[in-house]
Amino acid sequence: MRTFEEMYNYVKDLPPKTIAVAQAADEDVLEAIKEAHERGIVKAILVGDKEKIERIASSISMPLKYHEIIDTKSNLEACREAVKLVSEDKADILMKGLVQTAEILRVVLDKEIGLRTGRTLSHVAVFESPYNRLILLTDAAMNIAPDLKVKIDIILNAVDVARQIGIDAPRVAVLGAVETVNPDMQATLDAAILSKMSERGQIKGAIIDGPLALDNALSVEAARHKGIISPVAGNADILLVPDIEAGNMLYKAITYIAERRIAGIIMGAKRPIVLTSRADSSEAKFNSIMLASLASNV
Ligand SMILES: CCCC(=O)SCCNC(=O)CCNC(=O)[C@H](O)C(C)(C)COP(=O)(O)OP(=O)(O)OC[C@H]1O[C@@H](n2cnc3c(N)ncnc32)[C@H](O)[C@@H]1OP(=O)(O)O
Repeated sequence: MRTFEEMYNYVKDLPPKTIAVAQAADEDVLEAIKEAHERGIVKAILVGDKEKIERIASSISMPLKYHEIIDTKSNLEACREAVKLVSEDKADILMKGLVQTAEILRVVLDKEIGLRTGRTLSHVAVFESPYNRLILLTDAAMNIAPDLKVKIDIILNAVDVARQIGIDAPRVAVLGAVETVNPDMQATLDAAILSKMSERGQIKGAIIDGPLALDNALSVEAARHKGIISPVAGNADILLVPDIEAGNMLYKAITYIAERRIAGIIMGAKRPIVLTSRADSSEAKFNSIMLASLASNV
């Protein structure tokens, strides 16, 4: 797939999913749900402040008769009710509404009602690139400072998503500030180990190489200019960032500077979780719902 339009052409033929939205009282969230419902992708259980949900829905001419509303009095209660709907198999997808990321993720990780599976949970973003293909970015939102073991899990979650968008053997660029190993830069040491593990078949399903700087990960020209011989350089499908700061800034640069379309979900939980920034557009939220619908196949 090269674009979100192409993703829609695939997702529209999947059976519609039920999505539980934690604090749905937000215009962009409801716009995204409205569009996803009109296009046959989901029906929703809207958890949150009922009065506000009804007021916003009316202001955007969104019929609520197709969806269920569960009234809650606080964001925490909304997160708990929405997560419970997914853990009790009453919903196929969880969506973060107008709540903080850490707040919903803490409930997702709750041992009693949460969505743990024993796997590492991580964020996978997908964006339209100027290279005529969808590219994945991970982890911009959940794991703060992943160590080597967690980075392997983060790669594997992204590989699952890559397969769903038609990339069977994704090329993973382990990003750093430079493309040579510098013992003072932990990101480059981890990148070298991940590359060797990939080369020796210890991590399967992807071709991993690094350290690569962002320019030579994505641009064949930049890689050639720097004389980098690599199976990934210039053609990366997945960008693995060293930590949440790098990932989050890259995610926001993609949307606010490059103005590219983007989607984001959490993988590794019992079900996919739509997780965008509260400030992301309704289009980004809609694209994320599509991506979560696709990722439900994993
Ligand atoms: C990209 C657009 C969207 C955004 O901009 S999002 C904004 C930036 N993101 C954030 O602010 C969230 C960053 N992450 C966090 O705040 C925290 O890591 C998070 C997710 C809230 C968890 O923190 P805490 O509640 O302090 O958890 P903790 O580290 O003490 O661990 C508690 C238990 O949970 C487990 N856990 C934590 N992260 C996990 C993971 N990724 N996968 C699987 N399990 C995980 C952890 O092992 C621990 O388990 P146990 O209780 O020891 O059994």
